[in-house]
Amino acid sequence: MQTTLRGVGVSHGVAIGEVRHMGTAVLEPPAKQIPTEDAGREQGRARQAVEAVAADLIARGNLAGGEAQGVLEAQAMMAQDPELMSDVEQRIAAGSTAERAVYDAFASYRTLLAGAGEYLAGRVADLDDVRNRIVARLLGVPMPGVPDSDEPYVLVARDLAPADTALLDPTLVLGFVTEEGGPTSHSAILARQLGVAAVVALPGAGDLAEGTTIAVDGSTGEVFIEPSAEKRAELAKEAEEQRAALASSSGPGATSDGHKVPLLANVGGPADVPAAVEAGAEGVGLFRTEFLFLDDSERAPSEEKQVAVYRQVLEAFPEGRVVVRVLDAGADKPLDFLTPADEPNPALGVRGLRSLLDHPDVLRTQLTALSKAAEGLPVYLEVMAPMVADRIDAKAFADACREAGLNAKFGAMVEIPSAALRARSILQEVEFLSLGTNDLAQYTFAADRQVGAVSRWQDPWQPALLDLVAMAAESAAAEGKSCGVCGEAAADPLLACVLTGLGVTSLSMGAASIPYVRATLAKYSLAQCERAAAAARAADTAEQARAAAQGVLSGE
Ligand SMILES: C=C(OP(=O)(O)O)C(=O)O
Ligand SMILES: [Mg+2]
Repeated sequence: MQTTLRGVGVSHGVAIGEVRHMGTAVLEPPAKQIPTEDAGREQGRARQAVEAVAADLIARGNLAGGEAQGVLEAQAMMAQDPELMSDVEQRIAAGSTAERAVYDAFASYRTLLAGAGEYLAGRVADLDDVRNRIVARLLGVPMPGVPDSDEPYVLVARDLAPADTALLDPTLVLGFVTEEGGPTSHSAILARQLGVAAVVALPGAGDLAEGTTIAVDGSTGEVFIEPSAEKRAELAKEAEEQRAALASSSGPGATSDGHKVPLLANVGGPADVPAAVEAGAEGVGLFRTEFLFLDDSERAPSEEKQVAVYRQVLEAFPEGRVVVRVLDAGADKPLDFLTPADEPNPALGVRGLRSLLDHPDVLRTQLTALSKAAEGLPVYLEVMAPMVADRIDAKAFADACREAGLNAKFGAMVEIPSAALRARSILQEVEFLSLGTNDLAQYTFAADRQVGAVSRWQDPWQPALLDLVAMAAESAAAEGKSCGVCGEAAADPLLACVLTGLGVTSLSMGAASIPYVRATLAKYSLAQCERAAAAARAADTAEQARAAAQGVLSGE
């Protein structure tokens, strides 16, 4: 019998192999009291374990190199965090054993991190891994980690920690499946880096029996348990076709009849640039500058620091287009110095452009830094504001750009339904639109992006979302201006064709998705994309829209 589970596909490709579970058992040391005179010795043991684990993480980082090294070094810093250490020592002074004190101190820090917005919540798996390592060391038991196997396997875990994934042997690990995590989790990032198929947020992943054969489709998010011979052959054929198409796809994005759709990369900073260049990105369609601000929640980075970081990204795309989004703080990315602490519903509160208009100095510094960073470079700089609701917002942003003397195009993100409905009015103030389909879905369906229970409305195939995309794209065309997509919708190769058919003029996505989108787009003409778009919009549900577009494009 074949059963299919569905999660979120985050790294393309197909993996067929036996399940091996990650050894991630949470080690919970017993809570017992120690005599006061033992406290000093226990504190010494805790410090020694922390130092040893940090040294081990750094050594693993040196071995792994690349992006993984940075992640492991960040974990070593977490282990040595002075506040965390002082919490551990206080708990020991109050009678805890070293291992229990570490366990409890990390638990309280974990709660803080989990509630601190999407980006920081994504680091919880890293923190848990550091805790497991220190506790295992103190208890004298083996470190949690990658299973021992000489045969290739599909790695299954609750979530993967970078310390383990960094040392995975890609010739042995065919793919990843995790029960938790999302597209921004380390499991997803590292799977893409290793080039193996991955599905995250798969309910029931933990129950897959060791040794069961599964087939993982990293594009659709499907996991087939004990797939039949036919299914395996079908998936293997699809994977082979995909590999061939990818290998032969290069150059600028275009439909089969030459309608150009620039394929751009979403980046969070200079570290993401090499992958974007390697994937053949024609520029950057979304530079999420808030990552630069997340390092310090108390104050904005200095103008000099901003200039240096922006320049590194701008330099990487000579003659290319780089679209920088000004700081998008609030809701899932709160910053103490900008975000009101007492909002009952932060997603509907002072976030994005609203925060910046309340703190014009922060906006001014950012725009000045961008202006300086671009000086003398042949790059086409475009700057856009998140969370623009109406023409008043668009004008306020354009005025701020002009006042800062910015020599760039000014644009507005379409993330709020009002901006799509009144796109023509907004376009009287700015020169381009960029659809943030992640937030546009959140606000169209009144479904918080961070709440798993309402995640079905985050599906970008929802016909209502497609209607809003069409509305924005048609308005831009009527005004002779461009309208790109930089939300996750652009990374789905089939949906990318539909978006093109709706009139979108560029697509921006995580670098790893670019070859897939390029290869798929090149298979269909603009007229086919338009027919697929019309069929998708005529559907009533996301599933029907996907099937209808697929039907049109496969010539059914
Ligand atoms: C691109 C978007 O912005 P972010 O995901 O950073 O909110 C979006 O909302 O689609
Ligand atoms: Mg957004």
